[in-house]
Amino acid sequence: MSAMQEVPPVLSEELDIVIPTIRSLDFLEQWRAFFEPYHLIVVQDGDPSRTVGVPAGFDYELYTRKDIERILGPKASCISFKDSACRCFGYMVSKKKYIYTIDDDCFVASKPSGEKIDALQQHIRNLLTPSTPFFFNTLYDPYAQGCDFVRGYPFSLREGVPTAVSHGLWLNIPDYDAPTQLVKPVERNTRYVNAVMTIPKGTLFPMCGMNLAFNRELIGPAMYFGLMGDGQPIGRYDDMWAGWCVKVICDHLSLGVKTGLPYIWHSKASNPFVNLKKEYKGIFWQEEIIPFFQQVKFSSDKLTVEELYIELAGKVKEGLGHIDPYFSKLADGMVTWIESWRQLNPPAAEGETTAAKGTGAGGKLANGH
Ligand SMILES: O=c1ccn([C@@H]2O[C@H](COP(=O)(O)OP(=O)(O)O[C@H]3OC[C@H](O)[C@H](O)[C@H]3O)[C@@H](O)[C@H]2O)c(=O)[nH]1
Ligand SMILES: [Mn+2]
Repeated sequence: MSAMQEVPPVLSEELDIVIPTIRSLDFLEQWRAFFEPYHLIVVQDGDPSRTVGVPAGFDYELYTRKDIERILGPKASCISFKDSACRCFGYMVSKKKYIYTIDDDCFVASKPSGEKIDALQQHIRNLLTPSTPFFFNTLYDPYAQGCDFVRGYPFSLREGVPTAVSHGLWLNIPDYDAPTQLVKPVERNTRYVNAVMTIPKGTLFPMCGMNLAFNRELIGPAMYFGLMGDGQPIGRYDDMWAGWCVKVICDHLSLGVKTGLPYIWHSKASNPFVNLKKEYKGIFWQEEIIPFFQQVKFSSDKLTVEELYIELAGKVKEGLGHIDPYFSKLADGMVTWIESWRQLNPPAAEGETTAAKGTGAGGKLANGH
């Protein structure tokens, strides 16, 4: 899409919306105008016998833990249970080029002008325009309407690189960690920053899965949200882990990661005490994890994301295994994830991995996969 194009295309045949839920999907009513043209992949966490209603009119497929175990068999061990990390199963079963994932407590936000924000449209714009990881444009997104490269920006770099990830932000409840939430229980994010930026090559970032879009064909196999929640010593680091793995692979492949617009309205503050229990090992482990990712170097003969991810799993086992046996388990989970990805996405496969397709009018659940 050229920078000049006003409205990005509706990619209803090329994009799936993945929603993890342990609550309800009532929030979709507010998104209907923006989401109804798209196919939803709902990953129902928690009790598989619970019926989660999908508002009428939405085209969807829904997977419970039982479905995941039926589809993946023993490899289902790599998909987390009782953590939003379960959402990555939706990335695996999708057959589309793009994924947008959103939490069930995220609603339509408004610009300062009062205009409702079509978050999906902005993500599509972000994904269809290039990124600039090698040289920072001080006027932010040069491909945005009414913007360009500033003086001194090398012309040899103005073509940019393909964008793999579009990381959106949140008004109202910010995605703070538990300690910050505890000391700032009433702080709300009211700042609407009208900018999209490419995260520079060589710089890591804390990827939040609440309002996130990515090019599944470019980076899908690296979007594993790890082993979190039930039976694991850590939680709420699912998206962080994925973000660190994705960024080092994007840097190696010269793919771009953008952050900024669009905003969604995050409505629920999860319990900071519960969050602290889930996060606390991550809070000190990450002081070793980050330097590990900062020094990751891939062998030059690895060209596909799947190969790079398997190589990274080996590095995780070697480089982080001393911290806690969990990291060896996580490294194994990373390999199982790729094996599962290959099982559901064989290179020559035609057609779709089908669940029972819901129509939203009381559509069937995914038991006909
Ligand atoms: O066991 C669970 C817990 C939650 N979910 C679903 O995941 C989404 C996020 O849940 P929630 O809104 O309660 O968590 P937050 O603290 O706001 O989320 C942040 O931290 C955790 C994740 O990384 C999340 O993306 C972050 O934004 C929501 O749809 C729940 O229904 C679940 O499936 N299983
Ligand atoms: Mn939330």
